[in-house]
Amino acid sequence: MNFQVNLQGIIELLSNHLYSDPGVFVRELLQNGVDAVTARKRLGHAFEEAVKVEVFSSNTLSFSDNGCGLTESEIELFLARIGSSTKRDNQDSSDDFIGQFGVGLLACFVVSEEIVLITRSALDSDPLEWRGKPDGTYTIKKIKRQVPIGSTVFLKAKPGYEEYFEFYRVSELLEKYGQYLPTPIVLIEDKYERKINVPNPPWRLDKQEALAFVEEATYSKPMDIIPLTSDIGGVTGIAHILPYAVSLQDEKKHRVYLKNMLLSDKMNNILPAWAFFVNGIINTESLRPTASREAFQENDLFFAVRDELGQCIKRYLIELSESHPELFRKIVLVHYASIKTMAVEDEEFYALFIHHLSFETSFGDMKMADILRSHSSILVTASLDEFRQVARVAKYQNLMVVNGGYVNDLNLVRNVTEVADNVSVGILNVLEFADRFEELGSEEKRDVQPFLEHSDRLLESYDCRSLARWFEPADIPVLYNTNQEVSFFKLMETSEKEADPLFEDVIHVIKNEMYEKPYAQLCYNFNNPMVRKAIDSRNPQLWKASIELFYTQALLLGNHPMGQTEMRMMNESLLQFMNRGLDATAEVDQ
Ligand SMILES: Nc1ncnc2c1ncn2[C@@H]1O[C@H](COP(=O)(O)OP(=O)(O)OP(=O)(O)O)[C@@H](O)[C@H]1O
Repeated sequence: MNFQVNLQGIIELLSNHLYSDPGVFVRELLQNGVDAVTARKRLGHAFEEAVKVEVFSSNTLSFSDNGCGLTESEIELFLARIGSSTKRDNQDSSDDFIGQFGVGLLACFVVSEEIVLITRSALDSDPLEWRGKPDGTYTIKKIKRQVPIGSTVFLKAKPGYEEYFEFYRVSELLEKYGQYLPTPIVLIEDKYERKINVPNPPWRLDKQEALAFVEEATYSKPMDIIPLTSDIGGVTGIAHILPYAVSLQDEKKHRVYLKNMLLSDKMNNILPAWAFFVNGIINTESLRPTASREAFQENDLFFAVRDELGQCIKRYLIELSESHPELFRKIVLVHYASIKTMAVEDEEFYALFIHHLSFETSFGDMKMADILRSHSSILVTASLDEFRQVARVAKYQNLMVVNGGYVNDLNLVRNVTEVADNVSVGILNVLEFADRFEELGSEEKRDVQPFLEHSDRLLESYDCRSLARWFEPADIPVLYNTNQEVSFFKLMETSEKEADPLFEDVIHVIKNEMYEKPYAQLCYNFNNPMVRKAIDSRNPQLWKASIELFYTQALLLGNHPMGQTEMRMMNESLLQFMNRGLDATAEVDQ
């Protein structure tokens, strides 16, 4: 038993649903003409190959080639049999042809109700006429008039598809698909003839010509041209570096040709995903297309070609970073955000770019190469807030602190040990930051102890503990450090107070059983004269006002949020000092 086939349904399916655009019939007919010319050359015939396309006034078109033509039995075997092809069945020659599947001709039924083919085989002198319809019926007859060797296909527009039969549209489609084909193509209307071919495809141009070509085609000057070659898959091409930033999510649109005929101008996967900053124009001799001819079959060969093209781009970038560092720097600047995202995901890409990427550090914005040159120990903060708290002071301690608060930066910095020797990277715990400063002598410690205890008592309700150290710069009296853990704990405490009894219990359990209470840290600078004066005053009233003012000033300087109580605290302590100052002046005046 055999499957029963609804021929009309199959033809409709293939012709109307396989292709994305009705205009692809031009590509399929061009390809058949060029393949027929190739087949005739293989017979050893000497002839001047040509494809002629003629537009007639009655919404009719003809495509002629002087290729091998078809005998009656070939028509029966290949033309009238869907899915059968001279190009695939003849395995040893399949590499020379663009077609393969034996369905291409069906694209004509999208725009026409009938295909008429007049042909004379290079092997037979009888000219034949074949008429095929989308319902699967066809006729073949011998014709009397003499025709040259080759084939001509006639199509008449279906209602609604007339535009595809107009001169300008056909010209546009021929150019799009066939301008780089080696076989000369002419478009004719009445006495007017237009040559379609362009002598040099972009992948054969030198760098300057390619730059000018891309600029004209895209209306923007690319940053540079990268030559692409892969022996596997017989690929040559160019990748032009986009002069504007693109998102990794943007659809990639590489223009891909198969044996010089356009396959797709929207192919997204012929280059590796990390090559988002280039658009490729690529020709391949031997990758195999899918039946719709709008993509390639994703087989081992395809992936090998993609890897090889990726290598071309990487090699170019490595060379460029040495030969034209200025241009390389510009490329990194324009594609900065995406380069960082990609570097997190792709090891090779990371190694290629990390040294050239800039980061915000305690010494200002610096390239990773300079960071590594100047420091062998790097600290990275987990958030922007933490970086702001410590950056200035860190610089004075000659500590290289990198802001890991921007997307990807923490990961990028952390992984630098993979590509650089003799460097250590640590995540900075801001609550332990002050521990790095010089300790006080034992006598100084004893002197300062009562003041610190006073400070702890005053700031207990703000979840803050005090300590004193020597550190630079001397003009900073105190350093306040906190992190998300402290804020989270504070939030739990407030929620506990405000929650209903059941929820209060839940928070209580979480708070007390899961966490050891974290404290923010207020570090007094023993280098600062004001701090020393305040400690030495040994006056509890003055201590209170000074501690409250140091604390609120530190919050302000570190861009920390200030609640109502902190604001009140600052006002009261300020007023107290003003009062004291004014009283003292009055005493002097008396
Ligand atoms: N202009 C032509 N000259 C000679 N033979 C032709 C011509 N057009 C079509 N044929 C024959 O008809 C067969 C079917 O053509 P069709 O375009 O449907 O498929 P194909 O070109 O073989 O493969 P594909 O589906 O990949 O395009 C071809 O294999 C070829 O033998």
